[in-house]
Amino acid sequence: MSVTVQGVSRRFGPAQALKGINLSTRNGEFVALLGPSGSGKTTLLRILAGLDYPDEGSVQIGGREMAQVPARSRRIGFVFQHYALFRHMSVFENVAFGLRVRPRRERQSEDEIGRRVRRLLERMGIAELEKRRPEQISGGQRQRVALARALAIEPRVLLLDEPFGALDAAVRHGLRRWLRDLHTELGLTSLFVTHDQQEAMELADRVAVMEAGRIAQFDTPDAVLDQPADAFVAGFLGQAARLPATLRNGMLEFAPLPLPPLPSTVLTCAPHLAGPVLAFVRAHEWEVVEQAQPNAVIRSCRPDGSRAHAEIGMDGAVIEAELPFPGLRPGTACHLRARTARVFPAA
Ligand SMILES: Nc1ncnc2c1ncn2[C@@H]1O[C@H](COP(=O)(O)OP(=O)(O)OP(=O)(O)O)[C@@H](O)[C@H]1O
Repeated sequence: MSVTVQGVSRRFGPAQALKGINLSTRNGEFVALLGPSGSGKTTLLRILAGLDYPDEGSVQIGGREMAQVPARSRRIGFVFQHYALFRHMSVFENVAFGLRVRPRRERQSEDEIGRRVRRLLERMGIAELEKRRPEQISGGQRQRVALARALAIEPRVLLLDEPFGALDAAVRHGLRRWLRDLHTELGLTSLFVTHDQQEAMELADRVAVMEAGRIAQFDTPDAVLDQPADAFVAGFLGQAARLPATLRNGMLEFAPLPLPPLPSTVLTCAPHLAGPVLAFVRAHEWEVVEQAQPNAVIRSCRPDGSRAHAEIGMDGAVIEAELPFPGLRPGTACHLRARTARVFPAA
């Protein structure tokens, strides 16, 4: 099912949580909502689920206006990090819950409910946990139960709010892939909130980058990284250094930092731009050149396969660089330069 959000705004007292959001997903798409704390991700998800309402604007699911449709009739499954399982119920009862609270005309017999719950638990790889209570299973297993509960109603759209936020990295990684496969297999349209850039880039077909109640950019993972729409996206994603600079006579000058200037032909920027600007250089866009006048000092260098993550000090600033060789010693003077930069108007 497609999800379309048009001009949605939501205010909580003085806080404008959403400012005229427009977002249109395709059927079967996996969309990540990525943004800093307080940017409105959860509010948008709650409005889609029917747990909250917009002050202005509309939400359509599968082309149908949702304003008058209550949460339980929207056929939306949701898994929220804090939407805990019912502690007094077994795994089986937790998953069956959504089916038992359905509107009467859609409700199934106990036999049918039993069959469906067991099928789901098997699909989730947790059939043997059926009789346990939430406190008797691991965090990863609990999230699988939460997902099974969300999927029991055969949702058209799945909403996930930091579903793996509380889990350790290894479990999180495994569940991520599993969720992606499940999404494809069930032909769902899914929207998930995450703080984790890598998670968004790995899972999503498209990423909506949110800032202060607006969507700064909605595009594929490659596009938001390589062609950021504005200075916020450029600085938020992909470990970019944010440097004040000046565009003058076809060159980008980094003063006060002693970095060599770059010709504008190697830059990504709007053609009319000139004067004071903000330049963003991603970690892998730096290079260290031997046999040149030193302008920086290696502060630390951590090998990672054939590459190295280095912290490089320059006039009190620290630049994170991903370099192709691991053999740099802390304290070594070096000549650092950017190969390219993304340039935006200074705020
Ligand atoms: N029920 C509420 N009452 C008052 N303010 C709220 C309420 N819900 C959200 N807000 C405010 O709206 C803004 C957006 O909150 P929201 O939870 O949607 O952000 P978020 O991007 O999901 O943040 P996080 O990543 O920290 O969960 C914040 O300023 C928040 O304080």
